[in-house]
Amino acid sequence: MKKDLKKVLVTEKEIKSKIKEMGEAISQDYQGKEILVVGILKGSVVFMGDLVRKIKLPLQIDFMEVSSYGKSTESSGAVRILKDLETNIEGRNVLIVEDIVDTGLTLSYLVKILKARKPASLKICTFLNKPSRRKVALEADYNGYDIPDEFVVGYGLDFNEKYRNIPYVAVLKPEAYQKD
Ligand SMILES: O=P(O)(O)OC[C@H]1O[C@H](OP(=O)(O)OP(=O)(O)O)[C@H](O)[C@@H]1O
Ligand code: HPA
Ligand SMILES: [Mg+2]
Repeated sequence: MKKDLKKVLVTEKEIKSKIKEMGEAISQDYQGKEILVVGILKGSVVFMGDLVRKIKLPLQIDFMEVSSYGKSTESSGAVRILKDLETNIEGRNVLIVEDIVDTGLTLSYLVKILKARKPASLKICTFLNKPSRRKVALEADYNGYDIPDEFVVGYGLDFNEKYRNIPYVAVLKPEAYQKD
């Protein structure tokens, strides 16, 4: 394990079996339908790449980018759209894919914006969830793992743009973000 990391929370093996399970649940629930998978950049890309290959449905992908954390481990609370969708989602079955729901501020903002565009359905799929940190009520329809209130990195998740390529999820040592 890298020196900046305190402990591993979700191993590569656990990730693999969870993604298979989540892909199967989604394929089952949307049987006979087509979906638009919307990844929220950048954290979701690793999870989304693995997940779409386990979904046995006709699907398209698109991305949005919003940002609230920047260089901090605390949400600024102000969510900004940095990149919008290229797809018109009216009448589409939209599945938002996130790496983590923490305070819930990012997703509650996104859900509000996307609902106004009148999709046929709108669901949320997240790999990680920190229920103890919620500032707004928000529950994902598909949820990989509930984790404690610790800042995690890896499997797409960053601190200050680093650690996204670690193939497992780990807790960052506080020294690592205090020095940055
Ligand atoms: O529930 P919340 O408290 O809003 O936190 C969750 C959001 O924060 C992170 O994104 P970030 O702004 O760090 O962008 P990134 O995906 O590019 O790292 C993460 O990827 C989620 O999108
Ligand atoms: O624990 C986290 N790690 C990385 N990015 C995040 N964005 C919200 N919570 C986290
Ligand atoms: Mg981030």
